[in-house]
Amino acid sequence: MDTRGPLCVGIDPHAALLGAWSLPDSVAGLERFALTVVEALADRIAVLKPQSSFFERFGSAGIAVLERTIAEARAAGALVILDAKRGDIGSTVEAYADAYLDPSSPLFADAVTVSPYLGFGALEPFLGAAERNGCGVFVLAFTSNPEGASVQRAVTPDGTAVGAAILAQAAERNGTAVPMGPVGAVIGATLTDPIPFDLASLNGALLAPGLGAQGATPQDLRAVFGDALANVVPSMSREVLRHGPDVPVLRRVARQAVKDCRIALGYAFPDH
Ligand SMILES: O=C(O)c1cc(=O)[nH]c(=O)n1[C@@H]1O[C@H](COP(=O)(O)O)[C@@H](O)[C@H]1O
Repeated sequence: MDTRGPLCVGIDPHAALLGAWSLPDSVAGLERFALTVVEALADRIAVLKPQSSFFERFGSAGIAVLERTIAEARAAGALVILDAKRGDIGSTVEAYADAYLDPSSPLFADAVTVSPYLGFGALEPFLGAAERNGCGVFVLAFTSNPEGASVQRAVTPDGTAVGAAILAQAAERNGTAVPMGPVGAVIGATLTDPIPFDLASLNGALLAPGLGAQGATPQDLRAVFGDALANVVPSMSREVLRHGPDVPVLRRVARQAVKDCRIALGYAFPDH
């Protein structure tokens, strides 16, 4: 983000977007879509985030496209967050960690999104693998969707919101690691109620989805993240993707989004 600017673009090949790009809703269409985004953005945008579901829809052939998408994006210099939102009992999480955070895996990514709602402790194999392999995990804390609050803002017996308790455990795990620990969190940019946790104390990256199609704007980031702005990774998918399939247009739109986020987050360095 220091060199490319603060932006994550999601690779979300919705069936409707394939149609809008005049592509068939097929493996061939999926591949063309994902690789076009990679061609347009992977050499210039800091982070790309393929959403696993849209690849899984096509079974093993779709997973093969996901493997290629991740590998080509990483080869072009982007960091890749695989958005898979995985979580399970610890022994199963171990296999998920092998799938996404072991450098020898065909689905190896720089980071993965994980769900802590089987208990933060059950995520341990992800956290260990991230530490060993220089990767990250993004733990769902306060998500961008309105339904999330009924679980994430529910209060534990000691009066803490569930999402805040998750963040406290993530912060403890990150400790004083420099420049920050491997445990990031997902905090929706759409949120209007205050986050009941000091986000700067996480000492981890803060993935902020919800910009664009879900209604949030870069200008909203300051109100949501307060003094943790330096750790925010603003994320948008449809807001950029809907401008495809023309590569120069995708580049122009993403470049403008980087600029908007840079201003909103108070980045000091000049535009490039
Ligand atoms: O983990 C995520 O990335 C995520 C968490 C969250 O709280 N909200 C959220 O929208 N996302 C993902 O971010 C993307 C948002 O897409 P757009 O609404 O098109 O920008 C989707 O792939 C979602 O699955």
